[in-house]
Amino acid sequence: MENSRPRIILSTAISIDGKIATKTNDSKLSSKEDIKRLHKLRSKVDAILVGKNTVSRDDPILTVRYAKGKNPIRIILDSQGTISKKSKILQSCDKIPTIIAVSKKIPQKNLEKLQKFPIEIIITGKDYVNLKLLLKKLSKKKIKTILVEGGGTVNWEFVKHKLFDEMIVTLSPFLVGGEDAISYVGGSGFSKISNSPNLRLKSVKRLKNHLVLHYEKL
Ligand SMILES: NC(=O)C1=CN([C@@H]2O[C@H](COP(=O)(O)OP(=O)(O)OC[C@H]3O[C@@H](n4cnc5c(N)ncnc54)[C@H](O)[C@@H]3O)[C@@H](O)[C@H]2O)C=CC1
Ligand SMILES: Nc1nc(O)c(N)c(N[C@@H]2O[C@H](COP(=O)(O)O)[C@@H](O)[C@H]2O)n1
Repeated sequence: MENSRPRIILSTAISIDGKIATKTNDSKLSSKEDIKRLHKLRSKVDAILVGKNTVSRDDPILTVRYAKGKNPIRIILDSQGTISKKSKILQSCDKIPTIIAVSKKIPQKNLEKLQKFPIEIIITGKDYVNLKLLLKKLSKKKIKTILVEGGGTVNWEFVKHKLFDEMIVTLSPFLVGGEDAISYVGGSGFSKISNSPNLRLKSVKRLKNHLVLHYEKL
């Protein structure tokens, strides 16, 4: 398995209480210095992957802007193909290679909408994108490293299946609170701590009031 999938790095900024966005979806947790660090990292990977909700809530473009280097391929997990035509991702897909991963359950009209854009559509999974199969397909396309930039549901899928190698968490000096605010890792969660992947803390970097924690999965 290890060689048949790309190297996966999970990367997120979290508040001290483990949230990645407020209940109204404000996710601006990183400082300028941390964003620069993130963009340098983006320039070194083959692809960036995010979930559909992150696209609909943040409208990201997922490019390298605050560092030198190439833009990675963008990969969006969007089982039903509901990404907006007006999203920055689709509006810029003629310039930046983009893959939308959908499931077999995608409604025909959504598939036809996507087919009008110069993107690659990868279909895996019955109702939900099958991550293991998707990663196999991406590996065959010579994608060797993927930076997973959230959100919480996507993070859970990678954590649950232990499909990652490194994890970079920026601990930002904020308290968000709220039952409805999105946590770093969502989904149904593990019942026991012993089910968690084992992580080794490789480094801690201080960027003024932010701490960048770099873990590797054992
Ligand atoms: N602070 C930070 O660094 C970041 C914060 N965010 C925040 O996270 C929030 C979005 O997180 P979530 O609502 O949890 O959604 P998400 O961004 O994780 O997207 C989840 C959706 O992706 C689709 N999907 C398809 N196949 C999937 C699969 N195999 N595994 C997982 N998802 C799959 C599904 O439609 C699912 O509902 C936003 O508010 C955003 O601002 C997102 C990224 C980074
Ligand atoms: N590392 C990090 N820190 C934050 O504070 C964030 N809000 C995010 N979000 C991720 O970056 C995407 C935005 O990227 P662009 O500026 O549009 O290139 C956002 O959608 C999240 O995936 N990350």
